[in-house]
Amino acid sequence: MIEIRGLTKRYGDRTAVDDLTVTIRSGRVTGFLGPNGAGKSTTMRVVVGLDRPTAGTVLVDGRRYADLPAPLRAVGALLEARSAHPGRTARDHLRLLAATAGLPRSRVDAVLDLAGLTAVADRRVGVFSLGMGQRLGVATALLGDPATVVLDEPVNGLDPDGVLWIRTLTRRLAAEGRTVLVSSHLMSEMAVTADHLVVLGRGRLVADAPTDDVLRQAGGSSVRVRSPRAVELVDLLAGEGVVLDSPERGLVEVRGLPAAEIGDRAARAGIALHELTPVSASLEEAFMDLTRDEREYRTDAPQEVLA
Ligand SMILES: Nc1ncnc2c1ncn2[C@@H]1O[C@H](COP(=O)(O)OP(=O)(O)OP(=O)(O)O)[C@@H](O)[C@H]1O
Repeated sequence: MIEIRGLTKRYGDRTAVDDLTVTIRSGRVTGFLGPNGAGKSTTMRVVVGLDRPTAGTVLVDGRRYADLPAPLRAVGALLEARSAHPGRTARDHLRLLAATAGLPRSRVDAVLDLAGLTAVADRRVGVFSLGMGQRLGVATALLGDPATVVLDEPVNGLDPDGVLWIRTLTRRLAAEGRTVLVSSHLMSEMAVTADHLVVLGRGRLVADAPTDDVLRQAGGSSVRVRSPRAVELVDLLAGEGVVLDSPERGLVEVRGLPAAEIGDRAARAGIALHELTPVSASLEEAFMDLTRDEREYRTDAPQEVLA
């Protein structure tokens, strides 16, 4: 379990993490989401003792990282900045780390195998592809057979096979009762991998809930309606709690009314419908909705509501 209490991290006058309190529980995969610059990497660095909090505390299984008797056995991490010496082979890199941490050599073969790197274990890391480097990073994180695993963007640079490998691996680690915290920019991937989501926006907690709840709540579901009389339809459906959007001519997206109600009202008004489709929010949409006001960099133009 990772307990983050009132964590604030400032770099000069920039607040990367702002009074964050959240608990990452064991036995499930927690997806760590947030727009660029939200503070995910900073939080993860503090968890593994690479950065010191400006204020607040982070405990891993009840202890601060600095007080853990065998840190590599307690917490394994893949962080963006970590890299192996390019002139060393993957096996040598892992052996050196194992020796330094007092871990048995058998762990090296175990994690090479786990990461699918056995065949390339004696190649120099400098010639590794981005994906192989990521796999080596994950192997390194798991070297100490840690109870807590922190992976910052592990699918970055991985091909579909690698993405599936990370999904299966993180789910298995959680099923073994470990604490698994995984950050990603791929919302669709998190929707199928994570049981629980922690979402940050500008260093602050935006959501801490089961993935299913986040999907259900944020953005909610909408109904896609096509009609040759879309303009009249908008007038007909407008009202309190109803949000209408028309991304293209003849198409209306309706939030706040069920499909049956829309169909009934249209029928009563004699307006023909060519499509009436309930759409559940994707995690991508849920995420955009949650972090709409919290993004550091925005590229979205304001959407026009059909007049
Ligand atoms: N060493 C540092 N010195 C100064 N500012 C930093 C440092 N590390 C992070 N920051 C700033 O802190 C904020 C949070 O950064 P962080 O990398 O934690 O976000 P993130 O959510 O991991 O983003 P991304 O998804 O882009 O990796 C950003 O505004 C970043 O510029």
